[in-house]
Amino acid sequence: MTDKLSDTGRKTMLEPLLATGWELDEGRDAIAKTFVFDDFVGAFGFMTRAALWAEKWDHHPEWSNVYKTVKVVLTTHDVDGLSALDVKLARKMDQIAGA
Ligand SMILES: C[C@H](O)[C@H](O)[C@H]1CNC2=NC(N)=NC(=O)C2=N1
Repeated sequence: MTDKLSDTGRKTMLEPLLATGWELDEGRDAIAKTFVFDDFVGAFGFMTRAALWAEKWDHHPEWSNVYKTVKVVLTTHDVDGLSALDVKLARKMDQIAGA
């Protein structure tokens, strides 16, 4: 079972993500980021690669795509807030987008 992030976890794990463009939605206890690629193939390629990790980890993003833009919201529905799984998927998405 995944636990909600503790105060310490928020400091150590969330702060580096906020520095890479993720934003905290405190009302929902979620993090969000907008990724902009060169074109639709870049955006959809990112989604395809991220989807495989999401499925492997059984942790799925809320996201939308318009042309070359992908808007992502991560939160853990099972705990009604942020968990380490959101951090893990956010890091992976940053890695994929930067590759
Ligand atoms: C049964 C299944 O393991 C759960 O419903 C998983 C699936 N994917 C999930 N994704 C997200 N973002 N949060 C969850 O709590 C979650 N739970």
